[in-house]
Amino acid sequence: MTSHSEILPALRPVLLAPIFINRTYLQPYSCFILKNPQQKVSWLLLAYSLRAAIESPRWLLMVQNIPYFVYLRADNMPSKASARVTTMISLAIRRLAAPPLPRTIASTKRAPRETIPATPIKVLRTVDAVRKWRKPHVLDHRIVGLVPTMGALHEGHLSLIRAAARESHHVVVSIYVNPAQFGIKEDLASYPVTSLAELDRELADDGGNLGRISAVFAPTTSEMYPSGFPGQEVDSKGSFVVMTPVSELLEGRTRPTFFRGVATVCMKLFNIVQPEKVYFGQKDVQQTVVIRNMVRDFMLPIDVVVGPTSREPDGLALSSRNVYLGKRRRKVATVLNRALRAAEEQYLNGVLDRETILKAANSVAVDTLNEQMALDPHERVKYEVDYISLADPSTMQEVTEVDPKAGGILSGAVKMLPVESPQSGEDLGHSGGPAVRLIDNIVLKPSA
Ligand SMILES: Nc1ncnc2c1ncn2[C@@H]1O[C@H](COP(=O)(O)OP(=O)(O)OP(=O)(O)O)[C@@H](O)[C@H]1O
Ligand SMILES: CC(C)(CO)[C@@H](O)C(=O)[O-]
Ligand code: BAL
Repeated sequence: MTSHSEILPALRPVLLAPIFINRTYLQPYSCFILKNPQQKVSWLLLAYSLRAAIESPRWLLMVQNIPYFVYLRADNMPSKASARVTTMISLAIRRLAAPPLPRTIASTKRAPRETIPATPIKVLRTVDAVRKWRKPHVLDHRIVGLVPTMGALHEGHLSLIRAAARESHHVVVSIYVNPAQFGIKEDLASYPVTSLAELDRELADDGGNLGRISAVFAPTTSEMYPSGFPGQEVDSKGSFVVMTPVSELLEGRTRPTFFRGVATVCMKLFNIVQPEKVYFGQKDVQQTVVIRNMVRDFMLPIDVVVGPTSREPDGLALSSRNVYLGKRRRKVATVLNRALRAAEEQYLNGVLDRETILKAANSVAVDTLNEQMALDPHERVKYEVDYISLADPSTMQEVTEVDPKAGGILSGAVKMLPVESPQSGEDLGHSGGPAVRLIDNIVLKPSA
């Protein structure tokens, strides 16, 4: 055992050593663990202490109360602790791969910061706070991944955050319910917001990740619209990013200001956070096309990553809107996915012609509605099909035949109407079960 004053100067170079020896960065037998034998601190706590210490620009100050460091082989550890400890150390080592922060930044006094309860995730509420947080990571060549959300987190969002954590040193999750993308009569007020603490713990324990959620950006509307919120009407005046013709198609027909709102707020988020990578879900396929076009046409130095659609076991695409369905409508809500899958089956069987492919989807939608209409009003569910589309994957324009080299996108939207004759005590879903508009899509992969 050695006193901390002797070992501290040596700790950083020694921890850096495995990075140069092995590009996987993880050499379990090279792990250093802090140990305080007098206080019998747990292995996990010790690993957390080490990680917190070396992640901090002021790590020397943070470890000053720990009296001893002991060098241990990881295979000497109790097996249960070993995996988690090794993971944490490996993350710490990866972070050391970048050059140390310049002295001026390292010695900057920090103001007390808001965090997500029980996590180290910072909550940043202003553009200025994000810029201050971002600056050292630019100098430090750290990859920042942004996951824009509206906060009602479900497994779909979590899968995007996981993907971001694999590829980015710092994940920023933005939580902003953007009023500009909701029409005046849409369901903005009832958007729920949930916590990230559990996911943070999971990411911390997974050695496959490059980073974790470093910050949540949760701005106010006055912060996002410094000249004042321009309004939600089609002819509202203000600074907008307009992506035509893609934003006029499909979803844009029913929601004429939707993609203008999405593109505008995403441009703002990209400019504020300056991510290297941004993560969007396949569930909102037209949104991904709008974002890809925007990045390309405005020369934004950003990689757009699209994560697959997360689904319930019966195929229903996860959506924050599903909580409004209630039990009766939830069962029938799979109709859209079933219809799209029937159409996909045609394509997988070699059919390329639009009429035949879409006929399969429309039959499922019509047959299901007929079955429902045969039931009593207190049992049945009614819905309206807004559209079922077969489109080109890069433009979302309808196609008369799938080009097997390009593939296609089957997409649709259905409006689940409020239930008739609700029974006493019936689960109608949140907010009394308003009409719920659901969307879904399937990618027809190129086959030639
Ligand atoms: N089921 C899903 N699978 C993968 N990604 C998803 C899924 N649902 C949403 N996302 C993605 O999460 C990001 C944030 O979406 P958002 O916060 O609007 O959630 P949402 O569930 O799509 O809400 P809603 O369905 O009410 O529009 C978007 O990129 C969206 O495409
Ligand atoms: C991308 C987004 C967060 C922009 O407000 C929103 O459209 C969404 O949640 O998909
Ligand atoms: N997931 C897209 C957000 C919206 O429907 O407004």
